Amino acid sequence: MKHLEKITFPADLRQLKTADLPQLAKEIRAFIIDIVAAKEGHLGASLGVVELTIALHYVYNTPIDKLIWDVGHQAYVHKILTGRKNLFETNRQMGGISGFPNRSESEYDDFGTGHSSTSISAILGMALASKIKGNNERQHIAVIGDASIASGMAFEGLNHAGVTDTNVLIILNDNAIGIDPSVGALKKYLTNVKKGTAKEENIFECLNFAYSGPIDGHDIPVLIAELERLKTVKGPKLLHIITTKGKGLLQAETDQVTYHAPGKFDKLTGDLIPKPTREGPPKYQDVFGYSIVELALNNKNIIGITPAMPTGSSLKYMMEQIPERAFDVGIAEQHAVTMAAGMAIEGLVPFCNIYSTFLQRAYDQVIHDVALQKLPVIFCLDRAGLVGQDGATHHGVYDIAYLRCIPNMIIFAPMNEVELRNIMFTAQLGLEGPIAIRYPRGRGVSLNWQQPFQKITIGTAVELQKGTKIAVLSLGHIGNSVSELLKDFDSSKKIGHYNIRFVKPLDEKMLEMILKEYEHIITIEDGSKIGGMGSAVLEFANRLGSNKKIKIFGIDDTFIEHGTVEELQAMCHIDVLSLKNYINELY
Ligand SMILES: Cc1ncc(C[n+]2csc(CCOP(=O)(O)OP(=O)(O)O)c2C)c(N)n1
Ligand SMILES: CC(=O)[C@@H](O)[C@H](O)COP(=O)(O)O
Ligand SMILES: [Mg+2]
Repeated sequence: MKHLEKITFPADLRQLKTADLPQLAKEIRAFIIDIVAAKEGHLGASLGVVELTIALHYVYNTPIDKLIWDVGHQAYVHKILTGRKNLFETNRQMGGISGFPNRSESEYDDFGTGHSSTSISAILGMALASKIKGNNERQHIAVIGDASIASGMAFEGLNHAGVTDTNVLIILNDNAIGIDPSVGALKKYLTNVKKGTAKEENIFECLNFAYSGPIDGHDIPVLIAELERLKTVKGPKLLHIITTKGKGLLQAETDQVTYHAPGKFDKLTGDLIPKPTREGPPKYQDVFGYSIVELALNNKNIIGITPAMPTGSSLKYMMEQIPERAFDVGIAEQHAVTMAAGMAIEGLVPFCNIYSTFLQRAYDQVIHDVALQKLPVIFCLDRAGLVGQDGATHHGVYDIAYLRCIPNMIIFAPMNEVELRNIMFTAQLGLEGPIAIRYPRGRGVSLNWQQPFQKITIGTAVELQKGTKIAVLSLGHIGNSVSELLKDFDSSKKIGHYNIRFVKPLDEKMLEMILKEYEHIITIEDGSKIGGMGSAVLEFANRLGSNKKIKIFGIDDTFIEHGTVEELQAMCHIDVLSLKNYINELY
């Protein structure tokens, strides 16, 4: 690490000779591989931009010049070169640095990212601000991937930037893959550009950008020369670079999907380190993936839709088996929702699988295109609740609050795999409006999950244990921890446990009984307290004129950073211990 050890900030990097930079690139790759192999995180994207990041900080006067990393999962090199080399081993851990650029972490992180396709709008905002303030010297750069630039929001930014005379440089980092292979007509176009077979007019030139490339994004001298040239070109510019995701680690280059975020691996061989084998329950994702195939084989109207997450959501099983009815639409959550609306109008049964956090981007489409028109779109909200190391940008903790206020919307959270399957079965039988089914990242609880489908009556909760004094009302998977905890309490049957499962419509009959019969009511959920299930229960109790004390366990009015799910649950006091302590006070 003869060069890297001398670098703390970009000013140190700028002391190196250009000829030393390829060696520095090697050292940075080894450094990232060494740490990510043990600590986990996003790998392939950062390995692909080592040379680009070095060149950018070498040529530009960061942090005076502004630099935004779209999505931000590829910013590890940037972090290492901007004062966080010694903190890098804390990446994504509780109390450690974030896996994404974060303005509160460094003056070099010009914009917080995590959700894709925001970089062009953000950098344009900064470039326009420079103009308005009369600063004509500052440079403004956004780096965006080939999958992220295909999103609607990126196009909105390009469309505007093209008619400004701002000093913006968009670097299109084209590695021909997102998490899964990139899709769509733009991907085909970019492939043609690289092969030299594209139609004569260049799409970016047509949008009024000075286009250059494609150039080799791993050739540092070429990159530096082009960036130096572009510094002198006025107006909006787009530089198209070609890189290899996972560059420098054979397995990561070969199996780019797995090595996007591979978990632990052997830093020398690159081989994945298998998780300790434990015959365990399946992941909710796989239950979704297998069940939609099972249902779709019987119901020819079923469609599967994912915006760019076929592997993460397990919709890939349907894409493999029934490709004509399963669509990866790219990073296009808004389009996914409205396309599902169109299909529902035609009598199809669309299952639109979107991570809870990413559905935030399609909020208006959920209201205006789906709910207002009472269309039976089935939203499967994956990664609901606290997701762990991805942190504040990715926790799926707002969905209940933002969906509950929408008329016509049914909201369901399965407590286990069987409930997930049964609600999917129920939903495809036909509903009069949309339903959102929210479930967490990771494993469920049932080994015997592949049971025959059974219809669930909409708006019914389940009494899991009858009690006399304290009622615990849980929503979704967290209810399993409650069940476990209640085994610790004596058999006097003071505590009742209810699986609420439908946040909307609530099981009012059951709630009325609970409010009447119990002295204390506790609600627990892995979502925001404001507007969540507990709130719904409080509102109902108020309508009923009940004066029972209702204690809400949920996530406070603050953003939750990164850590393991267990650490974060404890921090948010929605863990077993916090609940136990509270029950002990009442007992
Ligand atoms: C709005 C949104 N949808 C989905 C994702 C999940 N996601 C993270 S990275 C990624 C692929 C990005 O691909 P690309 O822009 O080509 O960058 P690369 O990983 O190839 O560097 C996706 C779909 C996200 N972060 N934000
Ligand atoms: C950067 C990004 O948004 C994705 O890579 C995300 O981290 C995937 O999350 P899962 O690992 O839960 O699929
Ligand atoms: Mg890409």
